[in-house]
Amino acid sequence: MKIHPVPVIAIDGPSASGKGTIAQRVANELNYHYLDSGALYRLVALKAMQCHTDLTDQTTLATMATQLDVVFAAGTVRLEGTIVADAIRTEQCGILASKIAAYPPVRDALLSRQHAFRLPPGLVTDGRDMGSVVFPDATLKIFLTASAEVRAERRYKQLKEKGISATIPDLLQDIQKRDARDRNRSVAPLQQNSDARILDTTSLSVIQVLNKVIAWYTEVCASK
Ligand SMILES: Nc1ncnc2c1ncn2[C@@H]1O[C@H](COP(=O)(O)OP(=O)(O)OP(=O)(O)O)[C@@H](O)[C@H]1O
Ligand SMILES: Nc1ccn([C@H]2C[C@H](O)[C@@H](COP(=O)(O)O)O2)c(=O)n1
Repeated sequence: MKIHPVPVIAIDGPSASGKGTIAQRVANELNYHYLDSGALYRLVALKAMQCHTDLTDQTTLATMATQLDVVFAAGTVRLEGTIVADAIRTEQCGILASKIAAYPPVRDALLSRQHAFRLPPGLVTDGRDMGSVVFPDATLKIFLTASAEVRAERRYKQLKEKGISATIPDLLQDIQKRDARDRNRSVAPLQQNSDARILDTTSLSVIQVLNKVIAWYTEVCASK
């Protein structure tokens, strides 16, 4: 098999496990590019909501995904020129993204967009199928997880800091429903693959998780 010259660190895991926070920090540390693949599904969901699209129409949603006018730059994301960084972060958008992510044509439509982020000197990416489907040859694959209860608490604090009201029981229910949908779909389900290292962050701080990922990557690179 031809070895791709650009290394990838793939971090997959359930909702609110800290994937985005850790992937971004690792990318900064290594000066690598960063891809938040969930944002792409959220952008399709947002566009579909804006256009009142029939959410069961897989063909239209896939066309939307192909034609999406998106720019990730300067720490923000623009859809058709408008900053939508906060709009795509709502629970409603996350739930809808999880629903449309179960459609194979939508996933296929987003594949080449994700591959385009693999640029020198390297890529750190997070999602549900980064190591299993999108970058199966990733240098390091991590399955990042935490208990659903701790994830709901982290999400609660995150929303509170943004001035968004929510309750922990409601968030826990949303997380459990989203986990079930993302794990049980027929295409590219969220799963712990045997070639991924499992990192349970339930009782770890962000810094402890970051250090562990960097240590693993250093170890993998040294063994090559
Ligand atoms: N190890 C940790 N300890 C404490 N808080 C954490 C830890 N990791 C992440 N967090 C916090 O948890 C919240 C959720 O993290 P983040 O948004 O990175 O999760 P995610 O897995 O990317 O979520 P989603 O899949 O829904 O996008 C953030 O406020 C983040 O700062
Ligand atoms: N690689 C990916 C990334 C995301 N999704 C889906 C499933 C998630 O529930 C939803 C939102 O993602 P998040 O921003 O919470 O990481 O998008 C997926 O199926 N595959």
